[in-house]
Amino acid sequence: AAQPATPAPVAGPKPVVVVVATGGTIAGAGASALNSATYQAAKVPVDKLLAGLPELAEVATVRGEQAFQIASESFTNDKLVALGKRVSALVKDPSVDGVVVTHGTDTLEETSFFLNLVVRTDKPIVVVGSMRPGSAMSADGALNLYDAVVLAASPTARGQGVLVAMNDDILSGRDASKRVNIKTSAFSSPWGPLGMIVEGKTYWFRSLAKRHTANSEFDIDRIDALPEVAIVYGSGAMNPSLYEAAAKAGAKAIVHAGTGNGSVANYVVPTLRALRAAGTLVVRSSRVGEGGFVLRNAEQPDDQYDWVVAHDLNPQKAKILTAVALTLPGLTTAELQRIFWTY
Ligand SMILES: NC(=O)CC[C@H](N)C(=O)O
Repeated sequence: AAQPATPAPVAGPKPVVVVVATGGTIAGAGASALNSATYQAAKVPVDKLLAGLPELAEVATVRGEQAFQIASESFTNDKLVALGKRVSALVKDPSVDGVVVTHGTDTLEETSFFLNLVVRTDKPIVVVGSMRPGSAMSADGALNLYDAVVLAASPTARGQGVLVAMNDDILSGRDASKRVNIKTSAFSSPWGPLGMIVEGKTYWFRSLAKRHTANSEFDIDRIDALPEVAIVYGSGAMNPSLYEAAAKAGAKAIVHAGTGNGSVANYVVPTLRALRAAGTLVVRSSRVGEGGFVLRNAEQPDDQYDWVVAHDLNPQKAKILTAVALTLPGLTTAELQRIFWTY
């Protein structure tokens, strides 16, 4: 079969974009075009993904790197740190204008927030995935990847923090979250998208108001490991021993994915107070799907109990921020709370 025609390159030097591939559905393959949900993630190498998109040559000089080939639920702290260090090295290279990270969608929101916190740069970093493998009908990966390269190559994306390109939207890596599965509209933010990418052009409407990237106090070049932080999911009829088990297993902090405003059952409160007294940090977040909003001393007396609130960050985002904050020596609850208001 004939290869698709590569459009004639536009004159002048193109921005250089490096695509760091980690796996996920965007590198997935199914048995038939009907397999939009039943397929294997992390199969197609990055060079093959790029070769399938000759349109990229119009936008940037693109090269690929295979960091991992995994489904994103299998990301560990060590892999996160290794990825952060690699992205940091790439953005320090004066010949690189932007970086794209291809990623499974299940924990894309953790990685995008992590990079947003720890990579000290103004250069665009764009995290992208897909909901259908390239082998499926109406696969979304090709356009998502094209959009991600457009964004990473665009001077308009400089200084905007780590971005997520999904389903035509430009989202902030801080608060983009997978809030629907199966559907190609999987990602959104409680605060809306920052803009859109349409036919290779970026359209911006807002900026992130929180500290990020170049303006962050965290730096992946000074982080070699992340401490253990556990999430305990709140519901009716909780078992308090789950929190104790998390601490026993080595969690330095416990994120309580609380009901409503991060509420804590009356029979769980003594356990969390005892854990705090023994040194474990306690962070109240919310399990509310469309975005929780947990305020200090609302529902629980945080000042009295020496607990922290996650404000608008969902439990998995709160886990990342707490782990990064814990890399600061002698982190106090007051410091951690300041960090939650700031990032
Ligand atoms: N749509 C996806 O990318 C999900 C595939 C896989 N579970 C992952 O997160 O990598």
